[in-house]
Amino acid sequence: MAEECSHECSSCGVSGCGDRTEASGPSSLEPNKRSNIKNVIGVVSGKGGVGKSLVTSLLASEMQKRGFKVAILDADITGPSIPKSFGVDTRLTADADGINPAVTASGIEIMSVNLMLRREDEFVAWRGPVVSNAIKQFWQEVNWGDIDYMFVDMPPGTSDVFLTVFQSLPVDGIVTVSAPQELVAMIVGKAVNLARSMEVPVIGLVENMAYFKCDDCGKKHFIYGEPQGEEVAKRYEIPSVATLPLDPSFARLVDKGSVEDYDVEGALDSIIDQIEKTCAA
Ligand SMILES: Nc1ncnc2c1ncn2[C@@H]1O[C@H](COP(=O)(O)OP(=O)(O)OP(=O)(O)O)[C@@H](O)[C@H]1O
Repeated sequence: MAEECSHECSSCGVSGCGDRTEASGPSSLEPNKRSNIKNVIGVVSGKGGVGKSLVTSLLASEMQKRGFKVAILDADITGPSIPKSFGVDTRLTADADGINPAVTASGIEIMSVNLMLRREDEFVAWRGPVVSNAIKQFWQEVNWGDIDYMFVDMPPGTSDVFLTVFQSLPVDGIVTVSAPQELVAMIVGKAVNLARSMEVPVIGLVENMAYFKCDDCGKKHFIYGEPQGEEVAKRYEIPSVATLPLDPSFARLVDKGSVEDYDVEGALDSIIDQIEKTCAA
């Protein structure tokens, strides 16, 4: 039994609980009647602070630039940063069918707990089952409309929220994000193995903050050592890899709420191509 059992099996993400009174296992929830979401991609990291939310924002922006209808479901309930990155602070509206998502300057639809708080610095200290339920509500009770690609910004690590998302949403694949360091293989490996245990394909690996590019001479400096992404991707048979630089302009754009303006200079093309390929299969 879960350590903090609330006996609310319908909202609990803990799998394999002997006390469960409802059927468990992968069973995608239906979105609301105003939603037609074709593909769902989870963005995960085995560790916090590696740039998962930034990568989610950039992948969504790049996909949007390819002409697709894109949405972000911010499942990082206790550390939501998606609305701020896009400069969205609209108060949500609702109608008889459900909640209307917020929309960014370029037209990406977003749903995040931060859009429901009175102040952006208000904290959310919810237990796992409540967090899981909020994510299910974001899926089921939001009027998403027609969406080609929904990106789900997952909380860091491999918590029960992972299980909720994989068991409740029809996830077509995940992109995993890491930062360069010795533990990268182990950390990526945990996320990859968990996804595979849920039969969710791993589409790509983004090694964030891989290098610093000199403003004057353009030379790449691998300040944390040589990137290990290629090697790790080979080991775990991840089909696409990308590196992003350590770039102070990210912080400036995120603070300004203009993350959509960042030009990744094609750095994420291989991952975006692979997402399209996997979802078309
Ligand atoms: N490549 C980068 N260059 C410079 N700053 C970066 C880069 N990637 C992320 N950052 C900054 O690092 C901080 C953490 O990034 P982000 O919130 O995307 O990480 P996260 O993995 O989603 O964190 P959490 O684990 O809290 O969910 C942010 O301030 C972000 O602007």
